[in-house]
Amino acid sequence: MEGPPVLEAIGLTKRYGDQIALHPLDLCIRPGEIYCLLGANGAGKTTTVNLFLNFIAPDGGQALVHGVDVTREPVATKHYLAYIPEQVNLYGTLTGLENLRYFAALALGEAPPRARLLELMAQVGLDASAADKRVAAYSKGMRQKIWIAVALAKEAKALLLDEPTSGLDPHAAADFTGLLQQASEAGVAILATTHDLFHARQTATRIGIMKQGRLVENLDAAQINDTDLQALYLQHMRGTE
Ligand SMILES: Nc1ncnc2c1ncn2[C@@H]1O[C@H](COP(=O)(O)OP(=O)(O)OP(=O)(O)O)[C@@H](O)[C@H]1O
Repeated sequence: MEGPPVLEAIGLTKRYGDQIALHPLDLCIRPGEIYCLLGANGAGKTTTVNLFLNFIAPDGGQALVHGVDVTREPVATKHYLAYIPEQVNLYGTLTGLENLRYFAALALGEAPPRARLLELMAQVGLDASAADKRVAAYSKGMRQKIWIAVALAKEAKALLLDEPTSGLDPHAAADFTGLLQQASEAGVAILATTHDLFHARQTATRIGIMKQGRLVENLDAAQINDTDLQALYLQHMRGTE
């Protein structure tokens, strides 16, 4: 992919007491790349995402977003980022449109007009009837779409996702993959953690495998098939349980 890195880790390290959650990590994700991070529970995937979000402070190295260090300029880097957590939090008593208006206003400093909000909803596949429905009645896939719409509204350069397909049925997962691909085509750099090898292979341009806080594979998704990816993954995980 072309362009300077949008997400870059340089010797990025995190420890909790004596335990190293992330050994020095070097990673570079450019515009339009979809990078899926695989690994067993506790491998360091969420730690990596949380360091880019500046939710936790590194013990060494740097996390850069669009060339800016997240610990030195947290407000500037937040402006470039959109984040979709595994538990997609929205206000259940508000409608989809009201949630989008609220979160887009927080990101932009002012609420976009209704017509723009409806346009954003349509872009992520939520029609006018969904827009006026309370979010308490939304599926997880629909709630994720609101956050994608927020990312579109703020013209985020990077999208970070934790376990985006967990709890989605195959149709909703495929639908969501389509949205990630659209964002990637628009030049957004995407970093997603997942346990879903099949989804990673289908969606990613690159796949990283983490093991005990280290990135042990950094693969071109086009160069590996499902069977070989599964075999490689299991080979790395063997003996770590
Ligand atoms: N707040 C914390 N305090 C202490 N240890 C932590 C903390 N957060 C994470 N860890 C440890 O850091 C390591 C990496 O955890 P992390 O959550 O990044 O793994 P993960 O790959 O995202 O796992 P999962 O697939 O279960 O989400 C684990 O050993 C975990 O126990």
